Amino acid sequence: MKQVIIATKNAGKTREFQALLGKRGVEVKSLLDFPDCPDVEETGSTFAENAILKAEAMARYFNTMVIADDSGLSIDALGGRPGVYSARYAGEEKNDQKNIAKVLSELEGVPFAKRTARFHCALAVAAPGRRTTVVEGTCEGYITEKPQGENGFGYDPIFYIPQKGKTMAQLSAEEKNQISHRAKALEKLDKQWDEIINGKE
Ligand SMILES: O=c1nc[nH]c2c1ncn2[C@H]1C[C@H](O)[C@@H](COP(=O)(O)OP(=O)(O)OP(=O)(O)O)O1
Ligand SMILES: [Mg+2]
Repeated sequence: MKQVIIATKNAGKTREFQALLGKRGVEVKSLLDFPDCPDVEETGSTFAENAILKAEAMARYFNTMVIADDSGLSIDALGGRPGVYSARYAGEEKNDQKNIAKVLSELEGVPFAKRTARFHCALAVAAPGRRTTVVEGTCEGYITEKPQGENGFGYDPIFYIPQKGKTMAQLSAEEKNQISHRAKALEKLDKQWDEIINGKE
């Protein structure tokens, strides 16, 4: 089976890539399989820039093709925050519960209709000696008033999807993988999948 390294230390993302790429006949390794690999600073101002930074640094480190995911939540009533700062919104320790609590307190008093938000996912594919490619996907929803559901990761418990009548964390992994920003970004790689995996230009 073909293998791909996803340049992430996030266990939730890793699980989703294993399912999403497993369907495509690709086995996923993540940086959790390589505990000694360095951290890459996310200094970009967009998801795409950060995905490129992570993918290119890890393609150099491993001297092979890697895919990086930079993603996050953009809330209209907060001017697009937490955005690229989603992971560390409530502090360097990257705590999902604290991030959720901070968002909910900032949205206190904002009525449901004005709690519109979207998840973004930028995927960068980098390999030594090749042009890096980037694709992006989004998923629209509303921020709830309290967390609901146990599945998924990150901000899933407060992200309500009207078409499903549920939060992202109340969806099964399969359901999330049909509609998520990550799934939509990956679909845009489908046409190039063969050349990505086989390293052809
Ligand atoms: O499907 C999702 N469902 C809920 N929350 C999500 C999702 N996708 C991204 N998120 C949140 C989690 C984290 O707060 C931030 C990602 O930050 P981001 O820098 O891309 O990832 P990270 O630091 O956890 O791992 P890494 O950089 O090693 O890939 O957005
Ligand atoms: Mg990160």
